[in-house]
Amino acid sequence: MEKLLDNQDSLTIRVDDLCLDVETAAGDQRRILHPLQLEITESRVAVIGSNGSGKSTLLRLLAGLAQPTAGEVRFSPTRPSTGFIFANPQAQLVMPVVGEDIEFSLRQRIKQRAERRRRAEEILRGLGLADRIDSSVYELSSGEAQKVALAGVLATEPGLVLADEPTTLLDLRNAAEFQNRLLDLDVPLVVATHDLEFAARADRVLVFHEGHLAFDGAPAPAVAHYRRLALG
Ligand SMILES: Nc1ncnc2c1ncn2[C@@H]1O[C@H](COP(=O)(O)OP(=O)(O)OP(=O)(O)O)[C@@H](O)[C@H]1O
Repeated sequence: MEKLLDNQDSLTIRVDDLCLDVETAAGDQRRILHPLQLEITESRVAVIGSNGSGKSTLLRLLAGLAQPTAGEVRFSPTRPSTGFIFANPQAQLVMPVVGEDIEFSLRQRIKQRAERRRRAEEILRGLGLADRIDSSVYELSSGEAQKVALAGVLATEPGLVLADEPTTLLDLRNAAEFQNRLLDLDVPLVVATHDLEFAARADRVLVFHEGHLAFDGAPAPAVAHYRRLALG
């Protein structure tokens, strides 16, 4: 498969005593992420756990989309630009036409319009979407839309990709293809997923349970740990 990005510098993510409290509707404080220590150097990390266990919370904190109550996330050598992929790709397509959407993501890096179009074509071709450049984003299937969302993320040349249940809306074939694309990126990936086969292909798996990190290690024991937690 064609390599889409080339990330030479290895990234280290250090999470120090990170925790997050939220205010409930009743006005009480509720801790949704308990103090967390982590050092991530692996390039493919999966985050698994039951609904409400804290997976998205961790991703949002890593992305800087939420501010921790305490603790911090540090990146070495520097904080990378981060691309975020959501479960529902339509939530992140901002322009009505596929090519325009990718060009929008390129506007900071490439000032010349013709050059933006050329790069958009190149990125879409790399994802097998060359023939969709002039399509309306509203007529895409979920599988195509998720690939366009990925194209938009790749256009920003991220140093880290965070994906929150990116294959939830995809059928078996599209999910498998999209997973391959994510795992094939030359950029570190942290992905929250309920797909345990996908998680099993990561270098390291974090299992969350009720806002705590319940297991951290290789995929096979991590998945077994999660099964015990979830199914008893
Ligand atoms: N801003 C918020 N205010 C109040 N509660 C929140 C907020 N964000 C998350 N929560 C709660 O924190 C808990 C963890 O949520 P989170 O979205 O991280 O879970 P998750 O593991 O990603 O779940 P899922 O698998 O369902 O996506 C949930 O109980 C959720 O309702």
